[in-house]
Amino acid sequence: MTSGARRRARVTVIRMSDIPAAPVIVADEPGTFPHGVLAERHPAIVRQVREAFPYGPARHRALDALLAECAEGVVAPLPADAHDRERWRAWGMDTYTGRSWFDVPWLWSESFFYRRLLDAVGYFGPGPWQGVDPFRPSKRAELDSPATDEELAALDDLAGRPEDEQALALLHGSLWGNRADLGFRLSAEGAGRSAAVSALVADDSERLWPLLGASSAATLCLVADNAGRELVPDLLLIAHLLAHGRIRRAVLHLKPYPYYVSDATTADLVDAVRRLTGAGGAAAAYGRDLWAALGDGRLALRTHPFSCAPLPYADMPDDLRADFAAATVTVVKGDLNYRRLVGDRYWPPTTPFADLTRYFPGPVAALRTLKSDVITGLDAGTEAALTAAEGQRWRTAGTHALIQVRT
Ligand SMILES: O=P(O)(O)OC[C@H]1O[C@](O)(CO)[C@@H](O)[C@@H]1O
Repeated sequence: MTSGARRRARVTVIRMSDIPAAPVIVADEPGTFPHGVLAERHPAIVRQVREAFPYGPARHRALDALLAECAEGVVAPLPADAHDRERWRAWGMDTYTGRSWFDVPWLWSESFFYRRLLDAVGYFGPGPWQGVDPFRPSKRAELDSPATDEELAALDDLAGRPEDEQALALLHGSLWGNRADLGFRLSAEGAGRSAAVSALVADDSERLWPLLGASSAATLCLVADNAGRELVPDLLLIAHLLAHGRIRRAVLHLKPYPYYVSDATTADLVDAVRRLTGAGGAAAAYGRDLWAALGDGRLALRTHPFSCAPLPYADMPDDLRADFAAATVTVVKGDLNYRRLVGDRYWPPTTPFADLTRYFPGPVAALRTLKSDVITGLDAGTEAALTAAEGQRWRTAGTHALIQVRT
């Protein structure tokens, strides 16, 4: 048994309600996926950001210091004058300060890395780089790519199909759009479009449709993940559901600041809607509908600070809980949100998704391509077949996906 398998198999005796808790994922073991993210991907992200802007010496020095700290040092706290220092203290900063980046929960260290990177580039200011998204060039390049043109042109054919076929195609567009994750592409092999096998390891979509259409008064909450080629299909799905009266209202949760390279912020939403309106054909009609829905409140935006928290959704604050509770269904997009939804732990893969999401204040659906070790809700046969065919690679390669629903 490999050490990773041993770790996955080990179930602690700690109990959270009636579910035995599994080990929290930590990036301390060379050769594991999380270790590779901290050891290789984070330095690559710093290099990419450094090359994308003509930063001055102060910013270069800050980036050098962050690189050195991540490689050899220990977690340093946010500066004393950071606007969100108290928030991060409440999110565990005092507990993890002084410890190796590799020895603290992986979810926490990744999240804090992005917060510290924004500090290094002066995002929170004051100063000339205040508010300049360090990931904007790569997000824009993707949105403006010929691949996006092709996807938008395909909407012209879709427009002639029956409504339920359109809805299914747009749901799958939103699901597989989750592969368009720029951080993941920095180090993933075989995550290109050609490998997009239709490989759903779980598909509860039959339980999702009744929630999206049972009543024309429905509210959909969609917790977005990546900008560009993921956000565009998310928006198309929302526009379709609104236009066909499957929902009356949608609430879209975006990130309050740049995060995990390509996560969608309000600026990215604006870029995506403008990309649609400027595209012509059916895409432009979707874009105009979205613009109108934003204008009259049928599509509302949220940028809650907890969207960038290094914590599971089980710890969400009351105002966010109330927002989700008011929705007919909340659709949670992507790998990171999945980790936060079920807890970033080495769960036995057959642990029921419904048990782990019972705390969630309403029906919830996860749409995710598999890009980290966390997995729940598989039947034993599916897990055995995946492992027999691929070893453990199916967990992290981004070639498999799931739709899981808890009503
Ligand atoms: O954009 P997504 O689907 O949330 O994926 C981001 C994922 O990339 C990673 O950084 C590594 O795969 C994970 O931490 C995270 O779950």
